Amino acid sequence: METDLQLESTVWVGSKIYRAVLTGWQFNWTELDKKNRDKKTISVPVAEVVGVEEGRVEILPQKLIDDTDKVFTVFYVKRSSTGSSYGLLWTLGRTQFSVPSRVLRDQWTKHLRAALKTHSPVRPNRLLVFINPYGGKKKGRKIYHSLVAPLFELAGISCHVIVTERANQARDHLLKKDLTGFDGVVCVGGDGMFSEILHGLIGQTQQEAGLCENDLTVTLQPCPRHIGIIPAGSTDCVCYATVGVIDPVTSALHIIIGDSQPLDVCSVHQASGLVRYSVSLLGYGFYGDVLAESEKHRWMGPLRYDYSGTMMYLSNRSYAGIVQYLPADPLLSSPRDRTRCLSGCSVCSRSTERLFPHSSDAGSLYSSHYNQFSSDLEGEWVTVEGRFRCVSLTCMSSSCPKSPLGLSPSAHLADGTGDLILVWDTHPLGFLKFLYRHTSTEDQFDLPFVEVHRVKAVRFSLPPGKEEEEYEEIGGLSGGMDEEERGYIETVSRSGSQQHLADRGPGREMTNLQKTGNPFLCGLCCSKAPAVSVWNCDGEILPSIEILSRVHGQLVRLYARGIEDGAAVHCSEDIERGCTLQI
Ligand SMILES: CCCCCCCCCCCCC/C=C/[C@@H](O)[C@H](CO)NC(=O)CCCCCCCCCCCCCCC
Ligand SMILES: Nc1ncnc2c1ncn2[C@@H]1O[C@H](COP(=O)(O)OP(=O)(O)OP(=O)(O)O)[C@@H](O)[C@H]1O
Ligand SMILES: [Ca+2]
Repeated sequence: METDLQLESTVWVGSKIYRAVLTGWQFNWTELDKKNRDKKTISVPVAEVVGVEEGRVEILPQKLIDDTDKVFTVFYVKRSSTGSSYGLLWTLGRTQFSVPSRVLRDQWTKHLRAALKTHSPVRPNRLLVFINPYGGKKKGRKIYHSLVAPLFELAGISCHVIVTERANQARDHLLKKDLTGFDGVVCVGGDGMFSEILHGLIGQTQQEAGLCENDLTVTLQPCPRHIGIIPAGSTDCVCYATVGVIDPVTSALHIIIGDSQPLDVCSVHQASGLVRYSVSLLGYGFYGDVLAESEKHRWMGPLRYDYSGTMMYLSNRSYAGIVQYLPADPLLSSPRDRTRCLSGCSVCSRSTERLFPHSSDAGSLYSSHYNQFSSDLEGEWVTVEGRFRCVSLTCMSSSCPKSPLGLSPSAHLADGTGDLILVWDTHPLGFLKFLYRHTSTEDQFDLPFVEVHRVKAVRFSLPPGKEEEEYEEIGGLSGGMDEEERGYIETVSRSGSQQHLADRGPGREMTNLQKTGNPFLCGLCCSKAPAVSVWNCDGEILPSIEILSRVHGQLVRLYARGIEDGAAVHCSEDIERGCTLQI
């Protein structure tokens, strides 16, 4: 039987006989027994077919073609559970079909390719690829050329590949060069490389739209080009939180089939204008200190975060601050509702309608007219003041291998809000409990010194006088100094000497600061700690402390679909069937 997008015939897979059917959006083949009765059906959505080739074809590790003229090979997405992470691993499924004639083989390849074109209009044809050769374990080039490029070639995607030679090259390229003809931009690297692409694409889109990024009140234009992430970094938090696994082949397959996951982005401003954008972590206090400390130990590789985390934990810091936030509508969702943002999330879908009320579909989001000035900053601000272990804002769960459910397990990727986590100063064991709960399913917000709020914007400022201080006295792990020692403890003006005053006393032992020049280590040996921390903005230290951050709902789109919940799937069956998940 043959119509425009439908075809049905007998086929052989190996020595077994099947009835293969293409019904526009689904391709399936059913094993027949000797009496022509149906046995098992394998079903693949056309949207998840990667490519169709004449003959017997192998792709990975390298392409091998045996052009048998009555055979065609179909490549498609196949799923398996990872065991360790929440999401599902995708691999390239491959089935070789034999048919009675070459004419029928040609009909099958023609129809399958036509179905692919009709049902997958969102697939990329041309991509701009940036490889950071120094990211993570420095395997970016190898990962791309051995695992990803052959898949793109199979899918007929043409790529312009740039191996970067310096930091910010990818960002600058996107800001300066004409991107016409490219459907998306792919980064091969870690969160830092993703951040470059994010800044380049957002900046380029606002330039083209004539919008001023420095103006906090402006509604930014969503980026028309998708971002693909091939994970090859030390921390691949954005990939993990949007795909559920860190696996280059899985990510390449999401790119090929043109999956689309909108993502909220925070813009971070200081008085003079935009500082940076953030998606995963805007953190003051502990996470800022960990990052600042880790920069000095880059040679340790990814382990530097564990080392610095331990050092900063032992330093026992807390910081004074004033946090103001604009709560999101509590009727829409809550950071304590114990739900998770999974593939096809209904909270995010409803947000699309709320954020883009005049668009009937995602494609028209970019051509619709916006109110240039947003009403998102209107509402009742709440103010809290005190000492905090950390103040963190995240637009998404920020799940990562260190914390499989993330900083805020019920946060949403694309709901136009962020979660503000306030950890008040507390006993060291309490803070350890808070940190430790990130590694399990125990609720890290169910602690008396922790608050979480779903917000649209956050402002952070220092209490009057604090902006003048660099160091202050702490009780901490090294408390209990006598009066004589206290005499040496003063605060130092930010504009004054960087030297720790306790180091100036006569006949005093060398402190860690003197030995290492590192003010962060002082908390281990004496009662001095910096009065202020720094902001960690997706792995970059911000130049300012007093900031205002605002969430821009669905500002960018990734080639991803959110986390497919392995627990909701009968995996063995799905591995065989390679079918879409019903969550
Ligand atoms: C007791 C075990 C506690 C484990 C606690 C794990 C919490 C992990 C939360 C990770 C959140 C990552 C958010 C994503 C941030 C990225 O945009 C950014 C750029 O890649 N990464 C970092 O800034 C890198 C930030 C890395 C932060 C790592 C913190 C490690 C803490 C270790 C504390 C050990 C205490 C031991 C006491 C004896
Ligand atoms: N050719 C290059 N040389 C040096 N730095 C580069 C180059 N290309 C990109 N970078 C920078 O390297 C930084 C880290 O890259 P990436 O995120 O890919 O790896 P990573 O190992 O996960 O990073 P991090 O160590 O910061 O977690 C990025 O901020 C990026 O700007
Ligand atoms: Ca969000």
